[in-house]
Amino acid sequence: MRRIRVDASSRAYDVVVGAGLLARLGDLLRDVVGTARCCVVTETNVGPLYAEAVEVSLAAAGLEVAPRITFPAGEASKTLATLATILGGLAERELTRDDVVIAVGGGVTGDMAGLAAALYLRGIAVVQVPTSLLAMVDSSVGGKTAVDLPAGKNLVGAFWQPSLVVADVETLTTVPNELFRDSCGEVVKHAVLADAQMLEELAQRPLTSFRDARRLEDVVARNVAIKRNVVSADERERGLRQTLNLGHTIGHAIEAASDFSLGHGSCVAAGLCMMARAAAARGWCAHETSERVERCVAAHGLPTGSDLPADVLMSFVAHDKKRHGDGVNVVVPREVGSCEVRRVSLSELRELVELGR
Ligand SMILES: NC(=O)c1ccc[n+]([C@@H]2O[C@H](COP(=O)([O-])OP(=O)(O)OC[C@H]3O[C@@H](n4cnc5c(N)ncnc54)[C@H](O)[C@@H]3O)[C@@H](O)[C@H]2O)c1
Ligand SMILES: O=C(O)C(=O)C[C@@H](O)[C@H](O)[C@H](O)COP(=O)(O)O
Ligand SMILES: [Zn+2]
Repeated sequence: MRRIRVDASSRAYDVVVGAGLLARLGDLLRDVVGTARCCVVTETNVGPLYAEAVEVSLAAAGLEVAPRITFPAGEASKTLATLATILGGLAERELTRDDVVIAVGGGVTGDMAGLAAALYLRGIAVVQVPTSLLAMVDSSVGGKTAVDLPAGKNLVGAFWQPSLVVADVETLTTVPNELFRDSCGEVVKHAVLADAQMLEELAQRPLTSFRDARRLEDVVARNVAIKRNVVSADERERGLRQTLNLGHTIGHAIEAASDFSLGHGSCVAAGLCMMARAAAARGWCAHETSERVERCVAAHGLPTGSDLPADVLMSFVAHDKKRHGDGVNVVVPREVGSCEVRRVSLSELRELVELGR
């Protein structure tokens, strides 16, 4: 079991990574929240698999468990309407400011339950129990919570740090191959941002082909440490944290333009390759850098680009949260393991999209 301390400016908390942790969740949580009442928020795929184990563990540790809240699985549920249902559920259960939301699921659950916790009674504690690889390496850490609007991804949200994150890698055994592959997009992103050695290891032994528990524990811990280093230095995305958006300016546009039929990690992978190729074409990084990125993405069977017309992508890019007037901050690789933020105009970004094809 590994414990990684995140020291965000609004809250410090542990991310605990290991195998068989669901059974220990109650004890881990009691140390953090005392005698709070807990309410599991989950979705229709993950709930039947893991919610009961979580609740049994909480009850065994002497914590009171409220009836769980379950919403339909998938990105299509990441809406204001589902958020309202979750908030109504918390009120119906009479949760108080001393109580805790337990988010059990992938990134969609974590983002929505986290936002509900941020809003309900102006903020109650949330514990993240991520069950997808993407949620373990990325979304459960750092406190970004959100729902989508028809205009684009994550357009309504809040920064709301969890009180604890418990990533039990044994839950990954039930993740279908295609969903596991999708999650790898964010792992490759972290490698390009901060760990050149990990990128080479991933390219040679893709996670999609070598998925044993010990390796997954190691990969999750390394990724959490990368993200921790960034969000501890810049919780509110004033500067350094923008680099975690590598691949997302184009990736989010692909995701929204394809009506969420492609997973988030796959869209990030495509956006990452497109931005790396464009950066190489501009001379901001070596061609060898973009080739190494693309090789690793392709080794995982993830898309290395998108055929969507530049006009369509640009209509969604307008909603990027890194936009300032006519400019957008884009994240580009300098070399593998090091990226930078560059302010470009919207018309220059359109050129980058074309160059990245
Ligand atoms: N807040 C952040 O910092 C952050 C970071 C990255 C991504 N995100 C968001 O996360 C979302 C993507 O996360 P995701 O890929 O986990 O999506 P998800 O929550 O929809 O999970 C993907 C699929 O896997 C299933 N699943 C999850 N765990 C499972 C398990 N253990 N066994 C079987 N099936 C399981 C889910 O039911 C779903 O069908 C996007 O909405 C994205 O915007 C947020
Ligand atoms: O934690 C961050 O910061 C990230 O940007 C991580 C991303 O992988 C994640 O998809 C995030 O939700 C995107 O944020 P957004 O602010 O662009 O919606
Ligand atoms: Zn992402």
